[in-house]
Amino acid sequence: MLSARHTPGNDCGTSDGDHDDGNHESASAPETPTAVLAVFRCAAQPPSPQSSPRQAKLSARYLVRAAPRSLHYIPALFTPTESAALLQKVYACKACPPWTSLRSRRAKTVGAVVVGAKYENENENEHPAERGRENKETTRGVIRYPFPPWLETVVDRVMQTGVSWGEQADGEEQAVRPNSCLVNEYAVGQGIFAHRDGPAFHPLVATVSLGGTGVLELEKAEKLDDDDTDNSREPTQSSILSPCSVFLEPGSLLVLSGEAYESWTHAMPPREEDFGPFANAGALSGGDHGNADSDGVWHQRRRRRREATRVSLTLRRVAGEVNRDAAADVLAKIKGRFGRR
Ligand SMILES: O=C(O)CCC(=O)C(=O)O
Ligand SMILES: [Fe+2]
Repeated sequence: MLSARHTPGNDCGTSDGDHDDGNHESASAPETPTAVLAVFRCAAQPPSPQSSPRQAKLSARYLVRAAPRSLHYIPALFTPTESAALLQKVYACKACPPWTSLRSRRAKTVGAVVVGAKYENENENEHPAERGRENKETTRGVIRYPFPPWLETVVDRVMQTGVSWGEQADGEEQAVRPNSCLVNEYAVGQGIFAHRDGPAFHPLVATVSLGGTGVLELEKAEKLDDDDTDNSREPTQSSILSPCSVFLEPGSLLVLSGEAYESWTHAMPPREEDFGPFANAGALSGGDHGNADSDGVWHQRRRRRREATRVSLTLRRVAGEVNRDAAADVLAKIKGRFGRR
Protein backbone atom coordinates (compact mmCIF):
# COMPACT_ATOMS: atom_id res chain seq x y z
CA MET A 1 0.00 0.00 0.00
CA LEU A 2 1.12 3.49 -0.65
CA SER A 3 1.67 5.66 2.33
CA ALA A 4 -0.82 8.41 3.01
CA ARG A 5 1.18 11.57 3.16
CA HIS A 6 -0.63 14.58 4.45
CA THR A 7 0.51 17.49 2.39
CA PRO A 8 -0.89 21.01 2.70
CA GLY A 9 -3.60 21.69 0.22
CA ASN A 10 -3.91 18.05 -0.62
CA ASP A 11 -6.65 17.15 1.80
CA CYS A 12 -9.91 15.54 1.00
CA GLY A 13 -12.28 18.39 0.54
CA THR A 14 -13.93 19.06 -2.71
CA SER A 15 -14.01 16.56 -5.43
CA ASP A 16 -15.37 17.81 -8.62
CA GLY A 17 -14.56 15.08 -11.03
CA ASP A 18 -16.78 12.39 -9.65
CA HIS A 19 -18.51 14.52 -7.11
CA ASP A 20 -21.40 15.30 -9.30
CA ASP A 21 -22.86 11.92 -9.13
CA GLY A 22 -22.43 10.28 -5.77
CA ASN A 23 -20.20 7.98 -7.71
CA HIS A 24 -18.02 7.32 -4.71
CA GLU A 25 -20.45 6.15 -2.20
CA SER A 26 -22.89 3.86 -3.85
CA ALA A 27 -21.23 2.23 -6.77
CA SER A 28 -17.55 2.60 -6.15
CA ALA A 29 -17.01 -0.13 -3.64
CA PRO A 30 -14.93 -2.82 -5.30
CA GLU A 31 -16.27 -6.32 -5.01
CA THR A 32 -13.54 -7.32 -2.62
CA PRO A 33 -14.20 -5.79 0.80
CA THR A 34 -10.93 -7.30 1.96
CA ALA A 35 -9.27 -4.64 -0.13
CA VAL A 36 -10.26 -2.04 2.46
CA LEU A 37 -6.99 -0.94 3.97
CA ALA A 38 -7.80 2.21 5.87
CA VAL A 39 -10.40 4.87 6.19
CA PHE A 40 -9.36 8.44 6.66
CA ARG A 41 -11.07 11.54 7.88
CA CYS A 42 -10.69 14.33 5.44
CA ALA A 43 -10.14 17.86 6.56
CA ALA A 44 -11.55 20.00 3.78
CA GLN A 45 -8.85 22.55 3.36
CA PRO A 46 -8.54 24.57 0.20
CA PRO A 47 -5.07 25.36 -1.03
CA SER A 48 -3.46 28.33 0.65
CA PRO A 49 -3.90 31.48 -1.43
CA GLN A 50 -0.49 32.72 -0.26
CA SER A 51 1.39 29.86 -1.82
CA SER A 52 1.88 30.02 -5.55
CA PRO A 53 -0.02 27.25 -7.32
CA ARG A 54 2.14 24.19 -7.60
CA GLN A 55 3.12 23.49 -11.16
CA ALA A 56 3.76 20.07 -12.54
CA LYS A 57 7.46 19.37 -12.94
CA LEU A 58 7.36 18.38 -16.56
CA SER A 59 9.55 19.19 -19.49
CA ALA A 60 8.72 22.64 -20.86
CA ARG A 61 8.28 21.10 -24.29
CA TYR A 62 4.99 19.65 -23.11
CA LEU A 63 3.70 22.95 -21.77
CA VAL A 64 0.77 24.21 -23.82
CA ARG A 65 1.56 27.88 -24.05
CA ALA A 66 -1.79 28.92 -25.48
CA ALA A 67 -3.55 27.45 -22.43
CA PRO A 68 -3.69 28.57 -18.80
CA ARG A 69 -0.63 27.73 -16.69
CA SER A 70 0.03 24.96 -16.09
CA LEU A 71 -1.42 22.63 -18.66
CA HIS A 72 0.83 19.99 -20.19
CA TYR A 73 -0.06 17.74 -23.09
CA ILE A 74 2.03 14.67 -23.88
CA PRO A 75 1.01 13.01 -27.14
CA ALA A 76 1.42 9.29 -27.77
CA LEU A 77 2.50 8.31 -24.28
CA PHE A 78 0.91 4.96 -25.13
CA THR A 79 1.08 3.38 -28.57
CA PRO A 80 -2.19 2.43 -30.32
CA THR A 81 -1.50 -1.23 -29.45
CA GLU A 82 -0.92 -0.38 -25.80
CA SER A 83 -4.01 1.82 -25.72
CA ALA A 84 -6.14 -0.99 -27.16
CA ALA A 85 -4.75 -3.44 -24.59
CA LEU A 86 -5.47 -0.98 -21.79
CA LEU A 87 -9.04 -0.52 -22.95
CA GLN A 88 -9.48 -4.27 -22.69
CA LYS A 89 -8.09 -4.19 -19.16
CA VAL A 90 -10.55 -1.46 -18.20
CA TYR A 91 -13.53 -3.46 -19.43
CA ALA A 92 -12.30 -6.81 -18.10
CA CYS A 93 -11.21 -5.52 -14.67
CA LYS A 94 -12.69 -7.77 -12.00
CA ALA A 95 -11.11 -5.85 -9.13
CA CYS A 96 -12.83 -2.66 -10.25
CA PRO A 97 -16.27 -1.46 -9.14
CA PRO A 98 -19.20 -1.47 -11.56
CA TRP A 99 -19.97 1.54 -13.71
CA THR A 100 -22.23 4.28 -12.45
CA SER A 101 -24.44 5.60 -15.24
CA LEU A 102 -24.60 9.37 -15.27
CA ARG A 103 -26.48 11.85 -17.35
CA SER A 104 -23.93 12.01 -20.12
CA ARG A 105 -21.25 9.41 -19.37
CA ARG A 106 -20.45 6.37 -17.24
CA ALA A 107 -17.88 6.50 -14.47
CA LYS A 108 -16.19 4.48 -11.75
CA THR A 109 -13.50 5.21 -9.20
CA VAL A 110 -10.66 2.68 -8.93
CA GLY A 111 -8.30 2.86 -5.94
CA ALA A 112 -8.93 5.31 -3.09
CA VAL A 113 -12.56 6.30 -2.84
CA VAL A 114 -14.00 9.32 -1.07
CA VAL A 115 -17.04 8.27 0.95
CA GLY A 116 -19.77 9.97 2.90
CA ALA A 117 -19.56 12.91 0.58
CA LYS A 118 -22.37 15.34 0.04
CA TYR A 119 -21.95 17.51 -2.96
CA GLU A 120 -23.67 20.73 -3.75
CA ASN A 121 -24.12 19.66 -7.31
CA GLU A 122 -24.78 16.05 -6.57
CA ASN A 123 -27.70 16.11 -8.93
CA GLU A 124 -26.21 16.38 -12.36
CA ASN A 125 -29.66 17.12 -13.76
CA GLU A 126 -29.29 20.61 -12.38
CA HIS A 127 -26.74 21.23 -15.02
CA PRO A 128 -26.21 23.77 -16.62
CA ALA A 129 -27.10 25.88 -13.59
CA GLU A 130 -24.11 24.25 -11.94
CA ARG A 131 -21.68 25.43 -14.55
CA GLY A 132 -18.36 26.45 -13.14
CA ARG A 133 -19.39 25.79 -9.59
CA GLU A 134 -16.91 24.24 -7.24
CA ASN A 135 -18.28 21.55 -5.04
CA LYS A 136 -18.39 22.09 -1.32
CA GLU A 137 -18.55 18.59 -0.11
CA THR A 138 -18.70 17.49 3.48
CA THR A 139 -16.51 14.52 2.92
CA ARG A 140 -16.04 12.30 5.93
CA GLY A 141 -13.71 9.65 4.80
CA VAL A 142 -11.59 7.91 2.23
CA ILE A 143 -11.30 4.18 1.73
CA ARG A 144 -8.08 3.03 0.23
CA TYR A 145 -8.36 0.19 -2.22
CA PRO A 146 -5.24 -0.82 -4.09
CA PHE A 147 -4.86 -0.24 -7.81
CA PRO A 148 -5.03 -3.38 -9.96
CA PRO A 149 -1.62 -4.30 -11.47
CA TRP A 150 -2.48 -3.03 -14.96
CA LEU A 151 -3.24 0.40 -13.52
CA GLU A 152 0.08 0.44 -11.66
CA THR A 153 1.80 -0.05 -15.01
CA VAL A 154 -0.12 2.94 -16.35
CA VAL A 155 1.09 4.94 -13.34
CA ASP A 156 4.67 3.80 -13.97
CA ARG A 157 4.54 5.09 -17.52
CA VAL A 158 2.86 8.34 -16.53
CA MET A 159 5.47 9.00 -13.86
CA GLN A 160 8.26 8.56 -16.37
CA THR A 161 7.19 11.96 -17.68
CA GLY A 162 8.22 13.55 -14.37
CA VAL A 163 4.72 14.04 -12.99
CA SER A 164 4.48 13.64 -9.22
CA TRP A 165 1.58 13.95 -6.82
CA GLY A 166 3.11 16.07 -4.10
CA GLU A 167 6.31 16.23 -2.15
CA GLN A 168 7.41 14.01 0.66
CA ALA A 169 6.93 15.51 4.11
CA ASP A 170 10.67 15.89 4.64
CA GLY A 171 10.90 18.02 1.52
CA GLU A 172 12.96 15.43 -0.33
CA GLU A 173 12.33 15.44 -4.03
CA GLN A 174 10.82 12.04 -4.52
CA ALA A 175 8.10 10.90 -6.81
CA VAL A 176 4.71 10.49 -5.12
CA ARG A 177 2.28 8.15 -6.82
CA PRO A 178 -1.43 8.72 -7.37
CA ASN A 179 -3.77 6.49 -5.40
CA SER A 180 -7.15 7.08 -7.04
CA CYS A 181 -8.31 6.85 -10.61
CA LEU A 182 -11.57 8.13 -12.02
CA VAL A 183 -12.48 6.14 -15.11
CA ASN A 184 -14.88 7.98 -17.40
CA GLU A 185 -16.51 6.49 -20.46
CA TYR A 186 -18.06 8.79 -23.05
CA ALA A 187 -20.02 7.44 -25.98
CA VAL A 188 -19.87 9.67 -29.06
CA GLY A 189 -21.99 12.72 -28.22
CA GLN A 190 -21.48 12.50 -24.46
CA GLY A 191 -19.41 14.73 -22.18
CA ILE A 192 -18.80 16.19 -18.75
CA PHE A 193 -20.05 19.52 -17.41
CA ALA A 194 -17.77 22.43 -16.52
CA HIS A 195 -16.11 21.95 -13.15
CA ARG A 196 -12.95 22.29 -11.17
CA ASP A 197 -11.54 19.20 -9.49
CA GLY A 198 -11.23 21.07 -6.20
CA PRO A 199 -9.08 20.60 -3.08
CA ALA A 200 -9.59 16.85 -2.80
CA PHE A 201 -7.14 16.21 -5.60
CA HIS A 202 -5.10 19.38 -5.41
CA PRO A 203 -2.56 20.17 -6.76
CA LEU A 204 -2.67 18.02 -9.85
CA VAL A 205 -4.59 15.52 -11.97
CA ALA A 206 -3.30 13.61 -14.98
CA THR A 207 -5.60 12.07 -17.56
CA VAL A 208 -4.78 9.27 -19.98
CA SER A 209 -7.10 9.13 -23.00
CA LEU A 210 -8.04 5.85 -24.66
CA GLY A 211 -10.34 4.89 -27.52
CA GLY A 212 -11.90 7.90 -29.23
CA THR A 213 -10.94 11.53 -29.28
CA GLY A 214 -12.35 14.29 -27.10
CA VAL A 215 -11.98 17.98 -26.43
CA LEU A 216 -11.57 19.69 -23.11
CA GLU A 217 -12.76 23.28 -22.98
CA LEU A 218 -11.17 25.48 -20.34
CA GLU A 219 -12.64 28.66 -19.03
CA LYS A 220 -11.60 30.99 -16.21
CA ALA A 221 -13.94 30.23 -13.31
CA GLU A 222 -16.46 33.05 -12.99
CA LYS A 223 -17.13 32.70 -9.31
CA LEU A 224 -13.81 32.41 -7.59
CA ASP A 225 -13.24 31.80 -3.94
CA ASP A 226 -12.95 34.92 -1.77
CA ASP A 227 -9.23 34.33 -1.64
CA ASP A 228 -8.98 34.65 -5.34
CA THR A 229 -10.13 38.24 -5.24
CA ASP A 230 -7.46 39.17 -2.73
CA ASN A 231 -5.51 42.09 -4.21
CA SER A 232 -2.37 41.15 -2.36
CA ARG A 233 -2.09 38.01 -4.44
CA GLU A 234 0.61 37.52 -6.98
CA PRO A 235 -0.42 38.69 -10.44
CA THR A 236 -2.02 35.96 -12.50
CA GLN A 237 0.39 33.46 -13.95
CA SER A 238 -1.94 32.54 -16.73
CA SER A 239 -0.68 33.20 -20.19
CA ILE A 240 -4.21 33.64 -21.46
CA LEU A 241 -7.51 34.87 -20.13
CA SER A 242 -9.96 33.70 -22.76
CA PRO A 243 -11.46 30.22 -23.02
CA CYS A 244 -9.52 27.62 -24.95
CA SER A 245 -9.94 24.07 -26.23
CA VAL A 246 -7.50 21.20 -25.93
CA PHE A 247 -7.78 18.26 -28.31
CA LEU A 248 -7.27 14.91 -26.62
CA GLU A 249 -5.89 12.06 -28.71
CA PRO A 250 -5.99 8.43 -27.66
CA GLY A 251 -2.75 7.43 -25.97
CA SER A 252 -2.10 10.99 -24.78
CA LEU A 253 -1.63 12.38 -21.29
CA LEU A 254 -3.06 15.69 -20.11
CA VAL A 255 -1.76 17.19 -16.86
CA LEU A 256 -3.60 20.00 -15.10
CA SER A 257 -1.83 21.84 -12.29
CA GLY A 258 -1.27 25.39 -11.08
CA GLU A 259 -3.85 27.93 -12.20
CA ALA A 260 -5.26 25.61 -14.82
CA TYR A 261 -6.21 23.33 -11.93
CA GLU A 262 -7.21 25.91 -9.38
CA SER A 263 -8.87 28.77 -11.21
CA TRP A 264 -10.11 27.37 -14.50
CA THR A 265 -13.02 25.08 -15.16
CA HIS A 266 -12.79 22.25 -17.66
CA ALA A 267 -15.59 20.55 -19.54
CA MET A 268 -16.08 18.12 -22.38
CA PRO A 269 -19.12 19.38 -24.28
CA PRO A 270 -21.54 16.59 -25.19
CA ARG A 271 -21.34 16.70 -28.99
CA GLU A 272 -20.38 14.56 -31.94
CA GLU A 273 -18.06 16.97 -33.64
CA ASP A 274 -15.35 19.27 -32.32
CA PHE A 275 -13.97 22.44 -33.82
CA GLY A 276 -10.63 24.15 -33.44
CA PRO A 277 -8.70 26.18 -32.80
CA PHE A 278 -7.04 23.82 -30.38
CA ALA A 279 -4.50 25.30 -27.99
CA ASN A 280 -2.35 22.19 -28.37
CA ALA A 281 -2.61 21.92 -32.17
CA GLY A 282 1.15 22.06 -32.60
CA ALA A 283 1.65 19.19 -30.16
CA LEU A 284 -0.76 16.70 -31.66
CA SER A 285 0.87 13.47 -32.66
CA GLY A 286 -0.79 13.29 -36.06
CA GLY A 287 -1.50 9.97 -37.72
CA ASP A 288 -5.19 9.32 -37.98
CA HIS A 289 -5.87 12.31 -35.83
CA GLY A 290 -3.40 14.67 -37.46
CA ASN A 291 -4.21 18.23 -38.27
CA ALA A 292 -1.20 18.96 -40.40
CA ASP A 293 -1.18 18.92 -44.21
CA SER A 294 1.74 17.68 -46.29
CA ASP A 295 3.56 20.96 -45.76
CA GLY A 296 3.22 20.59 -42.02
CA VAL A 297 0.72 23.44 -41.80
CA TRP A 298 -1.67 23.03 -38.94
CA HIS A 299 -5.34 23.42 -39.73
CA GLN A 300 -6.47 24.52 -36.37
CA ARG A 301 -10.03 25.16 -37.40
CA ARG A 302 -10.63 21.75 -38.89
CA ARG A 303 -13.71 19.89 -37.71
CA ARG A 304 -13.05 16.70 -35.87
CA ARG A 305 -15.78 14.09 -35.71
CA ARG A 306 -15.71 11.93 -32.62
CA GLU A 307 -15.67 8.45 -34.06
CA ALA A 308 -15.43 6.10 -31.10
CA THR A 309 -16.23 5.80 -27.43
CA ARG A 310 -13.60 7.56 -25.36
CA VAL A 311 -12.38 6.21 -22.03
CA SER A 312 -10.30 8.42 -19.78
CA LEU A 313 -8.24 7.48 -16.74
CA THR A 314 -7.83 10.49 -14.46
CA LEU A 315 -5.10 9.80 -11.92
CA ARG A 316 -5.34 11.67 -8.63
CA ARG A 317 -4.11 11.51 -5.08
CA VAL A 318 -6.33 11.79 -2.04
CA ALA A 319 -5.10 12.06 1.53
CA GLY A 320 -6.70 12.35 4.92
CA GLU A 321 -6.65 11.31 8.55
CA VAL A 322 -7.95 8.06 9.98
CA ASN A 323 -11.64 8.16 10.73
CA ARG A 324 -12.68 5.05 12.59
CA ASP A 325 -16.37 5.95 12.72
CA ALA A 326 -16.47 6.33 8.99
CA ALA A 327 -14.56 3.07 8.66
CA ALA A 328 -17.12 1.15 10.69
CA ASP A 329 -19.95 2.75 8.77
CA VAL A 330 -18.45 2.04 5.41
CA LEU A 331 -17.48 -1.52 6.24
CA ALA A 332 -21.01 -2.21 7.43
CA LYS A 333 -22.38 -0.88 4.16
CA ILE A 334 -19.99 -2.91 2.08
CA LYS A 335 -20.76 -6.09 4.01
CA GLY A 336 -24.44 -5.37 3.51
CA ARG A 337 -23.96 -5.04 -0.20
CA PHE A 338 -21.62 -7.88 -0.93
CA GLY A 339 -22.08 -10.21 2.00
CA ARG A 340 -19.33 -11.50 4.24
CA ARG A 341 -16.28 -12.98 2.50
O1 LIG B 1 -12.44 12.72 -19.37
C1 LIG B 1 -11.70 13.66 -19.18
O2 LIG B 1 -10.71 13.89 -19.90
C2 LIG B 1 -11.95 14.64 -18.07
C3 LIG B 1 -12.49 14.03 -16.86
C4 LIG B 1 -12.62 15.01 -15.75
O3 LIG B 1 -12.53 16.18 -15.90
C5 LIG B 1 -12.86 14.55 -14.39
O4 LIG B 1 -13.14 13.38 -14.24
O5 LIG B 1 -12.78 15.33 -13.45
FE1 LIG C 1 -12.16 17.18 -13.97
